[in-house]
Amino acid sequence: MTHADTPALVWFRDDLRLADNPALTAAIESGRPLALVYCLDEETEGIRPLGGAARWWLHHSLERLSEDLAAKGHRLILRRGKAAATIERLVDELGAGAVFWNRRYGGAERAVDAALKARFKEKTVAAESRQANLLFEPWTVQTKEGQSFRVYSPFWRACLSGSPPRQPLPAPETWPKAADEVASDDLDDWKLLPRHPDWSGGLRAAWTPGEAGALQRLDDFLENGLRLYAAHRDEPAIDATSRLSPHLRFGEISPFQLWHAVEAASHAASPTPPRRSIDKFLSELGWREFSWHLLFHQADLATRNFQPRFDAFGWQQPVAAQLKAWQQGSTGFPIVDAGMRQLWQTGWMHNRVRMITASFLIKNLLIDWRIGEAWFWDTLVDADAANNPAGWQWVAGSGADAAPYFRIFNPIRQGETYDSKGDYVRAFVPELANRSAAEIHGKTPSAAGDYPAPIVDLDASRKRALAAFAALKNGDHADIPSEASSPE
Ligand SMILES: Cc1cc2nc3c(=O)[nH]c(=O)nc-3n(C[C@H](O)[C@H](O)[C@H](O)COP(=O)(O)OP(=O)(O)OC[C@H]3O[C@@H](n4cnc5c(N)ncnc54)[C@H](O)[C@@H]3O)c2cc1C
Repeated sequence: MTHADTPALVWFRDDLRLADNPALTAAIESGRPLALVYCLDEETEGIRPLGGAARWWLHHSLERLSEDLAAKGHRLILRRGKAAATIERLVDELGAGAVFWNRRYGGAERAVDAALKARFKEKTVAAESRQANLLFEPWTVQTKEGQSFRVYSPFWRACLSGSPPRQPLPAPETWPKAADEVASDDLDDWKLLPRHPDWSGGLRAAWTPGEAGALQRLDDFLENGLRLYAAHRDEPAIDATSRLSPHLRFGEISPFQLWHAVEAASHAASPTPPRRSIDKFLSELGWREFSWHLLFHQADLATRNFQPRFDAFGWQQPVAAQLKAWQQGSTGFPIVDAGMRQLWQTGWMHNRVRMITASFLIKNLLIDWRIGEAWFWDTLVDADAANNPAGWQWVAGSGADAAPYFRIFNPIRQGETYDSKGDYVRAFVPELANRSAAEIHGKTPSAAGDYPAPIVDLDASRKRALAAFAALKNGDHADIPSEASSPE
């Protein structure tokens, strides 16, 4: 066997797809026998272990990817352990001469990849990486002064000022022979699915993980959602957003595919979606790019305030009953409760409601944003290492280009404005299913039947938050009352 006949190993990570997978395409084009691996790394320091909902998603996504590869005559090797050692060992076992992967952008992940590249260089194993999961790699977007961006609008303008994102690659049509078989873990042994109890019924009903599910959802969105996007994307009762976030999170579809599919829709059959819907959607993909830009430049975004002055903020020790009421959706504020129950049942929450529920925790309960971020991390199927902390820090005001501290969402007014008919609340809060919109979003939320009374007084908690944030601004943390009084 010559060196060129040794296997090529493709290491799948957050790119569980065959189409627009440059690492896979490059490995196939190398003409070598092919081996394919996914490594579950819950041990490398700094790589954040997945939360429960994301583990559920990963199990099903790997199942689908294995089936798709089997249909091409290939097997997905599953290995578990510290990625650097595990992948190196596998390369040795296979006698692989080349390794291909798509780039990752988290700090610990990049350190693993860089160390492996160096190691393979010593061993004269070719290691090649490709751009696949971000449209604009963080180091390619800089201010005029050569710095990273801290504000979204100029960041996105800078992205758009260059060449448009490349066209997506098709799924490979011709496949080389498979490398000799090596051992693989059994997916079930990873125990990614919840068992005792199995809480995943709502997730199963709501989602189809995998590349085919992602493409189906994109088609649905192009047909039904995109034309409504600009006008209705803030209304949680209307299906106007793509719900592609978990598919993007696991790389079952790429941002390049989305970009070009949405652009192509502007030339498509009638009714053509309005241009402002297309631009708005692309700009939301831009927020994803921005979050990853931030994470690339601050790897500990999930634990450290982007603005250091927030380190001195006087968060309250959470009152256990209040935190639990928030998590379970029993705060007595219908839009907050609907959102938290949507999250628990389906593993997903509408963006507008993510902002409302996060603001409620941070500002009305004065609970540290990191506690809310961790809850979302565990319960979201799209829990994303960049978008989640960036979203939480945005709401807290501690983030880059964040909401000003004095912006405190009023959950009653938010409900009236964005769920004016009450349909969203009725869908997730059965206790209010027979109430009119006026009763649901009335000034005094209804504490009737089984539905709980409000856990805080909105005015008092708002004043307390304003005092706390103003104290931070003035560098004075002395006079923050310890508890917002709640009406009895
Ligand atoms: C507190 C908080 C936490 C969040 N946590 C996450 C998270 O863990 N994972 C996650 O993917 N998004 C997160 N977001 C962003 C946003 O809420 C979701 O991306 C969006 O709701 C997903 O629904 P969609 O796919 O229908 O979005 P669409 O409106 O259809 O947007 C398309 C894609 O653009 C990206 N996107 C849209 N809005 C944003 C945004 N505000 N910031 C960054 N990217 C965006 C997503 O990848 C999304 O799938 C969070 C936002 C907040 C306020």
